[in-house]
Amino acid sequence: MTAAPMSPDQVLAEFRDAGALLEGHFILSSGLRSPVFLQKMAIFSEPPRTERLCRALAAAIEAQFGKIDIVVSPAIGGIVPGYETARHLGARAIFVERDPGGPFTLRRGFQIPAGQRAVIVEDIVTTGLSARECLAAIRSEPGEIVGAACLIDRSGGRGEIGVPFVSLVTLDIPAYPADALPPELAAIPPVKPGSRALPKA
Ligand SMILES: O=P(O)(O)OC[C@H]1O[C@H](OP(=O)(O)OP(=O)(O)O)[C@H](O)[C@@H]1O
Ligand SMILES: O=C(O)c1cc(=O)[nH]c(=O)[nH]1
Ligand SMILES: [Mg+2]
Repeated sequence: MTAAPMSPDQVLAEFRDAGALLEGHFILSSGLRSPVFLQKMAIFSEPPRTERLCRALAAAIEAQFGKIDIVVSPAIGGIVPGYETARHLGARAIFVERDPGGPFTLRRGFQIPAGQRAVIVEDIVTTGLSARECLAAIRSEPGEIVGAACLIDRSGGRGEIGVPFVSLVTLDIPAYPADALPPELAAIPPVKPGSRALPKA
């Protein structure tokens, strides 16, 4: 596969132009709070934009990890970029999903057979928790998990997944524990955009 790489500025321009850079008070999947949310579904609702970004991600994956047979993504956010990245890699696309409130599992007959090389594809990494949970769900599969990848790593490079990791852009976006909010963030009512269930109060 040959593809021109996308610069970090080009990746961010796609998010900006799609209206995917949101400001407010957001409850993240990890429970952390942030004044910034990357609404990836604003990207994934536009196939040409998704194609450009995932073609670049596929090229970065192939450069880092070599030939890939299977892309595995955490639902819901990872499903569309996982599929589109797999299309550019000539790979199969599968996903892990949760029963409500439960851990990720491989269902629907999805497998990573012996001899196959798999990569995890995430949309956004904040703490790496979802990607680590995806890895835990597929670790016992017979095939090899060679690495992980995402469009935007907003952890400042501090997100740990447990396998080698590549992203199109690394940003360091503030995120705070709920009991340590700066006053200007505490003044805004929080919203929770993602699909992970909030912990019981
Ligand atoms: O690195 P982390 O701290 O895990 O945060 C990033 C994760 O949060 C979002 O998923 P979310 O659980 O909100 O659900 P979604 O995929 O349905 O949007 C996003 O899609 C990543 O999977
Ligand atoms: O950490 C998250 O849950 C998260 C952050 C972000 O910017 N976008 C997203 O979809 N999820
Ligand atoms: Mg997700």
